[in-house]
Amino acid sequence: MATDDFVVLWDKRKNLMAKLNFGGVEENVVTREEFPLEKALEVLKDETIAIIGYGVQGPGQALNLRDNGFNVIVGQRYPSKTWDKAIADGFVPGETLFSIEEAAERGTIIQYLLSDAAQIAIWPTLKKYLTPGKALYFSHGFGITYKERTGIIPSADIDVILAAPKGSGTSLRRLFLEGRGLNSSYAIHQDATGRAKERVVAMGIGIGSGYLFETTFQNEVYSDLTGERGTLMGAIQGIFAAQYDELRKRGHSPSEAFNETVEELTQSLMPLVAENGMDWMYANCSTTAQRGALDWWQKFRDATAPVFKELYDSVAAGEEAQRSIDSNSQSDYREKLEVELATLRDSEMWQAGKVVRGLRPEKN
Ligand SMILES: NC(=O)c1ccc[n+]([C@@H]2O[C@H](COP(=O)([O-])OP(=O)(O)OC[C@H]3O[C@@H](n4cnc5c(N)ncnc54)[C@H](O)[C@@H]3O)[C@@H](O)[C@H]2O)c1
Ligand SMILES: CC(C)(O)[C@@H](O)C(=O)O
Ligand SMILES: [Mg+2]
Ligand SMILES: [Mg+2]
Repeated sequence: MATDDFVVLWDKRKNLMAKLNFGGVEENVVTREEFPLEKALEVLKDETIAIIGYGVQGPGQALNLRDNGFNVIVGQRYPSKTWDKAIADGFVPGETLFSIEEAAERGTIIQYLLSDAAQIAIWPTLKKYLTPGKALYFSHGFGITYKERTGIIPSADIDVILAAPKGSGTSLRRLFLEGRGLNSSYAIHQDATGRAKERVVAMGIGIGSGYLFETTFQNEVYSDLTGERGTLMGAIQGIFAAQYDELRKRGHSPSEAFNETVEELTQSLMPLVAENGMDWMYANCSTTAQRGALDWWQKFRDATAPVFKELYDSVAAGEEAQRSIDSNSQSDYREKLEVELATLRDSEMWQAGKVVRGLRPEKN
């Protein structure tokens, strides 16, 4: 065993938390070894976990917690599609499915999983039920960090905690069902009871996290907003579109342009990166590809670096938060969203993608 590994194991036994070395920087990480599910169940055995909102994160977290043996109820608007979804998932009106108000009253840990904009609208209602000793749980640092804009300012006599899965609620559930897990970050904003740490870690394990990375509410929201606008969602679509359009202008067919821009990345190369890193993926491509990639990656970094700076500045100034609040709180938000998504879906690139996806050998 390497000396570094030994330090990690020793630390784990002493601290119930591992200090792991990430490329030269040490960070605290909770693992299921130090904090197994049985311990999480023991910590939360007298708690009623009320999940407010049953959109994307709500079902993922509610179902994982329920399957893991926790006492879970759901609070949701009625009538609504997501009320019906909760029933289809086995929650029973009057027993485990309630109005938002009733669930908030019954819960001792309130998981605030409405959309970030809806959290602002419902806050005046919810706060009445946050009596001393309860815990208010978020999966995003948004409401608390941008409190001047959201008005979400909890009273000092409750715990305020965060466990934020690093991925979609859909993946959280899928990976749980596959017996795997999704990592989350966790943070404590207020520890009124002295139990905030054990409560948040137990919740993180309960929702199906594999590992829990320590953070703050502010760092969680700044990095999350940057990531989803950047390489995870916004930048990736931008760079796909730029390369696809150039290939098409130069006379390549849609299938060829799509294959060389998206399909090969998602089907062949990213799984290799996920497995063993970028250098390993490069090492498993031709020497010709290696030379080209090693020559060009810095140019792309330098071209996009100013955009990432602009993006982070906008996040830190609260401009991104304000833009989401303003657009997501409009009553026709879903209709406008559908128009924008349809523009992407109907673009030649993603129409070509639909056909290419249908031709994957396993579809046969
Ligand atoms: N979507 C994800 O996978 C994901 C991932 C990590 C963190 N988060 C965070 O988790 C939280 C929940 O996000 P989500 O994407 O699951 O939310 P969502 O947009 O899917 O909405 C959740 C629920 O809010 C309800 N809702 C919307 N407007 C309402 C209103 N005015 N009054 C009452 N209820 C209303 C909807 O009925 C729905 O059940 C957010 O803080 C988000 O940033 C989400
Ligand atoms: C799944 C994401 C993008 O990681 C999350 O941050 C979200 O807001 O949905
Ligand atoms: Mg996000
Ligand atoms: Mg995220």
